[in-house]
Amino acid sequence: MSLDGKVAVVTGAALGIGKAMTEILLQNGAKVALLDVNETAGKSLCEALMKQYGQEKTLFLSCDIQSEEQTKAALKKTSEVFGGIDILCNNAGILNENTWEKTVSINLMGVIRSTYLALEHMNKLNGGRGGVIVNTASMAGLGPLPSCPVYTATKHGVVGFTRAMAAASSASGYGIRVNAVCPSFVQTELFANILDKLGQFSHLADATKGMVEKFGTLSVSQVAECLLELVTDETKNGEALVVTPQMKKYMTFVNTIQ
Ligand SMILES: NC(=O)C1=CN([C@@H]2O[C@H](COP(=O)(O)OP(=O)(O)OC[C@H]3O[C@@H](n4cnc5c(N)ncnc54)[C@H](O)[C@@H]3O)[C@@H](O)[C@H]2O)C=CC1
Ligand SMILES: CC/C=C\C[C@H](O)/C=C/C=C\C=C\C=C\C(=O)[C@@H](O)C/C=C\CCC(=O)O
Repeated sequence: MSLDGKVAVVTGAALGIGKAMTEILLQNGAKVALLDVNETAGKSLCEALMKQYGQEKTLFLSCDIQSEEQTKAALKKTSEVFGGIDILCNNAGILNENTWEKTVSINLMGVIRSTYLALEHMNKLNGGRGGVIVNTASMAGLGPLPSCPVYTATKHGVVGFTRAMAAASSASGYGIRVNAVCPSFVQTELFANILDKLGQFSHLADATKGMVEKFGTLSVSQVAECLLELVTDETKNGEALVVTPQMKKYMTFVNTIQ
C-alpha cells in the first residue's frame, strides 16, 4: 500500500516512538495528525514538521486518549481537515506500577477507545475507505516483565485485542487490517525514567537491568521501520511483529479454537 496522500493519526506523537512513527509516515507521503496530552512538545514538533513537509501535511491536536470526548473530537477534526482517516497508530502509553489504574486506562482502554472511535471514520461499512491500525504493544505483551505486572497485563491485552479485532474486521468486511508491533527496550523518556515507576516491585529493578543488558536497546527509528512494514504490507493482518536489536520476526501463536 502506497502512503501517498493517505491520512494517518498517531497517538502519543509528541515524543519517543510516536514522534519517529510520525516522521516516517510523513517521509513516505502521508498526512499526519499528531495527538498527544503534551501540548508544548506536540505543538513544537508540529511547527518543525510543517516547515519541513509543508503546512498542509500535519496537524497537532491536544488529546488525552482517556477522554471519549477529546478523542472523538480529535478524530472528527482530523477527518474534516484531511478528508478521512486511513491509518491509526495507537501508540500512546505509560509505564507506572504505582498509578496502575492509570496505566490500564491509557495503555489498554485508550487503545480500545481510539480504535472504536476511529472505526466510525475508517470502516467501509460506515462509508469509510478502510485502512490499517497498528498498535504499539511490547515484548511485554508476549511474555512477562516481572518488575511490571500491570504494564505486562496491558500489553498482553493490546496483543489479544489486536488479534481479535483483526479477525472481527475480516469476518465483518470492515476493510481494515489490525497489527501490533512488539519492541524490546527502546531509548525514550518512558525507558529512561523507569526506576522510580516500579512501585512495590522496585526490588526487581536489577533483574530488569539484566534483561536490558541481555536485549540491548533499540532506537525509535528501528521501531518506526516496523510500523512502516505493517502499514504497507497488505498481507499482514492480526500480526505481532517482534523487534529487538538482534532480530525482527512475526510471532507464531497457537490457536486453541478453530
Ligand atoms: N520505550 C520502550 O522501551 C518501549 C515502549 N513501548 C511502548 O511504546 C509506546 C510509546 O512509548 P515511548 O515512546 O517509549 O514513551 P514516551 O514517554 O517517550 O512517549 C509517550 C508519548 O505518549 C504521550 N501520552 C502519554 N499518555 C497519553 C495520553 N493519555 N493521551 C495521549 N498521549 C499520551 C506522552 O505525552 C508522550 O508524548 C508506549 O505504548 C510504550 O508502552 C513498547 C516497547 C518498549
Ligand atoms: C523496564 C521497562 C521498559 C520498557 C517497557 C517495554 O515495553 C519493554 C519491554 C521489553 C522487553 C520485555 C521482554 C519480555 C520478554 C519475555 O517475556 C520473553 O518471554 C520473550 C517473549 C517473546 C519472545 C519472542 C520470540 O523470540 O519468540
